[in-house]
Amino acid sequence: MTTTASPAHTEEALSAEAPAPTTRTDLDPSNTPTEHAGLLAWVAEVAALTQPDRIHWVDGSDAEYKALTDELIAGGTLVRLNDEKKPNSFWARTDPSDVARVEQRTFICSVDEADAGPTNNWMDPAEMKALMTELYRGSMKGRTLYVVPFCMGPLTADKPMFGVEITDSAYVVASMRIMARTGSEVLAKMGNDAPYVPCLHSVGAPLQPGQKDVSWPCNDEKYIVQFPEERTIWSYGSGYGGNSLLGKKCYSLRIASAMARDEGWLAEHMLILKLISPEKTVHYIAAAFPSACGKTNLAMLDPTLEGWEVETLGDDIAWMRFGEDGRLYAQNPEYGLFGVAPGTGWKTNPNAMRTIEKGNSLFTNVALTDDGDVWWEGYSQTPPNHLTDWKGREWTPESDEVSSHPNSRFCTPIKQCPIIADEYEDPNGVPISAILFGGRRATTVPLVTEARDWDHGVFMGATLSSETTAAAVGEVGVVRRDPMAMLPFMGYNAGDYLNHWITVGKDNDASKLPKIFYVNWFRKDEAGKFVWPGFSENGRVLKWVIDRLEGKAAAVETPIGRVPTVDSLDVSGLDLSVEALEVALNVDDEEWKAEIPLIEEWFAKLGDKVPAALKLELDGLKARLG
Ligand SMILES: Nc1nc2c(ncn2[C@@H]2O[C@H](COP(=O)(O)OP(=O)(O)OP(=O)(O)O)[C@@H](O)[C@H]2O)c(=O)[nH]1
Ligand SMILES: O=C([O-])CC(=O)C(=O)O
Ligand SMILES: [Mn+2]
Repeated sequence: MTTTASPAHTEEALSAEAPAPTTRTDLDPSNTPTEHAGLLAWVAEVAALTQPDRIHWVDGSDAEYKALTDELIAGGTLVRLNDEKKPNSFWARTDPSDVARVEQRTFICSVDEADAGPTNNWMDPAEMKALMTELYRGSMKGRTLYVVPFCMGPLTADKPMFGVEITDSAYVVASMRIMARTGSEVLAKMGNDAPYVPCLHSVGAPLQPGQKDVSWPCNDEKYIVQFPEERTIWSYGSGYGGNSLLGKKCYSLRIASAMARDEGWLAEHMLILKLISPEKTVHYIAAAFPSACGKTNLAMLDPTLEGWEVETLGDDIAWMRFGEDGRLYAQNPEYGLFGVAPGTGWKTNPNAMRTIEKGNSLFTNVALTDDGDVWWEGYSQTPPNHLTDWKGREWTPESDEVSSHPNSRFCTPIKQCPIIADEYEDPNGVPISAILFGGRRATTVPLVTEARDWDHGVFMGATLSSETTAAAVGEVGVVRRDPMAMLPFMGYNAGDYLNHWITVGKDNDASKLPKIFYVNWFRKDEAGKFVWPGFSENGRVLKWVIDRLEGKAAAVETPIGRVPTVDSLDVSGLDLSVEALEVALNVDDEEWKAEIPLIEEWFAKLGDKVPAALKLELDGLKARLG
């Protein structure tokens, strides 16, 4: 429903000359689809500040989606793809400066600086609000203010997790429709007083009367800000997904992790999968890998091992709570996939290809083929002879640059995944048998290591290291500590976060806790080639994990934990030399000794908040390494 901004219905306003349509908004309750007074007041307040031309309450209908995407096509933001290739799908190109998350511009504005901790940017919340209020003042001039009611997790939950995003970007509205449950149904369920997380977003590109818009409005000055105590999000200047789809990282990880700390649960950067053995035993596995390190791929695994099956529950975020039976239950709060495009192909991730083939997708910063389809590096073995690249330039296989940005993404409804598990909509989630932590390390870290117990597993997660990727602006390939793959997503002090993990272990029945493993698909040989084939073959590692849970596979004790014996990992039918397997599984004491000062440096950064249990783990590791 779109209402043209008009003066409030006061005597004075009615008798006066109609003011410029940008100064007031029509918030007459009879013209809005809700009577939620708190929400109406917030929308009115934001509209008064940002001065949009129009307010549009998003209903989530197909007609609305059509109108939005038509408008985006007219404005040059989207290009409609060939319906025979990708039905109801669109190609988007961002401004080349707005392609990834901006960690340097991301803030946790807790009341107390200590609560943001040593790993987050912080500013006093009042100061930040004052600063951003001036940025937002008039920032939606010439644009539409969209109100997007959304729910993270099923609407059928006991306490649905509502949010409302106000944005001036139609691209964000279209993407939110895929990534979260949005629209009228959500608004109706919110009733007159449901609590929700207010999420304010502006691309920060007001239009003067008559000014022509650019195809990707954004602002060089960017702020991605979480106010954890208020459970509020303010984002400014970027249209890129991770910075602008505020239900995702900002709400479901940063704000939710603060909620989870307060309420005794976990909000994690994890995929969730269902693994079915040839004997039809079922295990659910959650896995945390940093951005662009393989979650989407593992979540949709097509195992090569005979008889094993995987079904998908989530590819990026898991909310985990303890059930009455003492087990840890995980649920995916999202509704769509926002997956890394490059490297996704029929060989590596056929289930992702089947998912996007069904259409209803937005592709951002990939290349466009001459027949109206998309392409990116790894999509197929041989590139087409001619493409339009992610910067809109002619591209041929002879071009010096890649056709698609390394962090280009597909945004697709998760329910289109052909292997989506039936439990996906279950508000209670699924009981997790094993948690995997993993990173991207060319050296040192073996293919898979089993933790001895919960605390040891938390130590593995707490000291997880990974090479940086294109998912965030900055240098790529630099090894950094990324605790539980949550470094950019912890909504509070990293030391407190690790304590929360230790406490969760203490407060619950140890025999029912998930077992923890540490994996690395990315070890390289001396020639710089990955030693482990990865992708579908990672099912072999999952089998070993399940066999360990069931007491069926052998392992060697090493200083860092239990690693498969060369015979216990099922490599039947795999073209992999024994030498390569040995490299993949190798635990080199010298390499690990070199890791110790890095871990100590990391713990020193966390200061006196490092849990005693983790210091004990470090002492133990040092002693075992000699
Ligand atoms: N060598 C190798 N590469 C992999 C493997 N799994 C995934 N990749 C590559 O890693 C990149 C990122 O993978 P994703 O699965 O999209 O990463 P993600 O963890 O879901 O990332 P975010 O959405 O950023 O959180 C892609 O280019 C994949 O092709 C693997 O087992 N081996
Ligand atoms: O947030 C994003 O832009 C995509 C994502 O999953 C990540 O970076 O981990
Ligand atoms: Mn992610």
